[in-house]
Amino acid sequence: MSPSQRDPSRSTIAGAASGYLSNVSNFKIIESTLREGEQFANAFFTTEKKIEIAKALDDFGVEYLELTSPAASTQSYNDCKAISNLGLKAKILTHVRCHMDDAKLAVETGVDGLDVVIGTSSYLREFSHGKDMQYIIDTATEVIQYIKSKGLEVRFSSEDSFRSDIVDLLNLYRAVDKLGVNRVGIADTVGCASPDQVAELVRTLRGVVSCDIECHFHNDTNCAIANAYAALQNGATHVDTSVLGIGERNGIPSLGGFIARMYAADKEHVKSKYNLTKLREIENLVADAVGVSVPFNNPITGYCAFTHKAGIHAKAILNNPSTYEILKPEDFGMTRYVAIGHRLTGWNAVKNRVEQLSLGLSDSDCKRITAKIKNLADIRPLSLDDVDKLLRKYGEAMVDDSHHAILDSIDTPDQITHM
Ligand SMILES: CC(=O)SCCNC(=O)CCNC(=O)[C@H](O)C(C)(C)COP(=O)(O)OP(=O)(O)OC[C@H]1O[C@@H](n2cnc3c(N)ncnc32)[C@H](O)[C@@H]1OP(=O)(O)O
Ligand SMILES: O=C(O)CCC(=O)C(=O)O
Ligand SMILES: [Zn+2]
Repeated sequence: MSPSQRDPSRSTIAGAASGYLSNVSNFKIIESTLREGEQFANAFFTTEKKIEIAKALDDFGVEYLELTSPAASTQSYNDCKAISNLGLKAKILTHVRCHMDDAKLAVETGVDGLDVVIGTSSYLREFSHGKDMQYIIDTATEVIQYIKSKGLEVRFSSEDSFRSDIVDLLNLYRAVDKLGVNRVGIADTVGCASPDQVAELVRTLRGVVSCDIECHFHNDTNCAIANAYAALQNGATHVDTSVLGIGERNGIPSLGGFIARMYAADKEHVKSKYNLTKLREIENLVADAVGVSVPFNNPITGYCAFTHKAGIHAKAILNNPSTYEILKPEDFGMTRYVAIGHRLTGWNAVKNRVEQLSLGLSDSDCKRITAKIKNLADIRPLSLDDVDKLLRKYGEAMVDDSHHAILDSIDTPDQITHM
């Protein structure tokens, strides 16, 4: 069998099968733009904007939408009601403190489920709510039983899980699992965890509870998506995201970045569940609503996410995009671009442009023009328009054999611009 007939991913680290605990091909998204995202410094969502975002995320296909606690304000309460009444395919959750008053208010709004949370680290037990572990277990029991009695889905989560005592934590999860919660949650509230620590905690937890496991990771040290992936590989089932990663401080896994990660792991699974071409629209909607730009290096939708520049890359990409692309731009409604007006360009990329323009130049002509582009681009990069002008002039000048003279007469990029 020739190398080209072989499956190129076989026998590679990237192509290796995942472990027996892995849910990389079986996970659900809890989209928290309308909860964690509202905690982003710039965020203020009107009811209409929340509805627009909720509908867009529903169209995209996320399994859950998490909303701000109805205890936060009158409008938050009314918005929970309004979004619960939209009849979306996604299940609607609201996020509440481990307190009967909050749980009762939330149940009134018609949501499908409650995400209950309470801090378990010594920092939060001492400086936030001031309660000990026994009090937490007792209140959790009361709140969970109440929510279940109303027939709603319930998740119980420990805030700041990674700085909590592991014995306390597992006792608490064991107790709430016995009460029949749908999910337990672990939260890296301060963004301190690394993927190996996440793997260890989730694996341990997987051995202790029989319910699903949700995870929530903050991005203070830029590990949020890697941590979410490590959690799924080790038995977690649900991941919290927000559009563009907006949230408290610098937020949580971005929906788009997380989707990119999961697509790289199991493209067909991700394509079958989510309407990927909607991603750009949703990101623009949220960016606009909170007054930020989509970052230049955003996965998938960043302006250069599918731009190839260096000559070595450009040649291979033009032969087969898989050489330097793990994500197919067309799956996301995006397009690939090969930049050529710079000093890192190569003759293969220039030849490709010559062919696109049907100029019929030889390889040696392309090499000569490439050398000129490099000289000129040492002064400043050339726009595609300028490169095209140069190529066309050269092609036209071949008629009277003045093409070499034309190249020799150009010493600066400005001369082309003003041609
Ligand atoms: C890590 C996270 O992102 S968790 C989610 C964060 N989300 C929010 O905070 C939602 C928006 N918050 C709010 O609107 C308000 O903070 C409210 C309505 C929840 C509470 O407001 P207030 O009653 O004015 O209290 P305040 O915000 O000053 O302090 C928090 C209170 O909640 C208590 N508390 C904090 N966490 C929890 C918890 N998980 N479970 C139960 N009680 C808690 C604190 O002890 C404190 O109570 P206290 O007033 O008796 O001291
Ligand atoms: O409810 C949760 O699991 C997470 C709450 C939260 O936003 C956090 O801990 O950062
Ligand atoms: Zn958070």
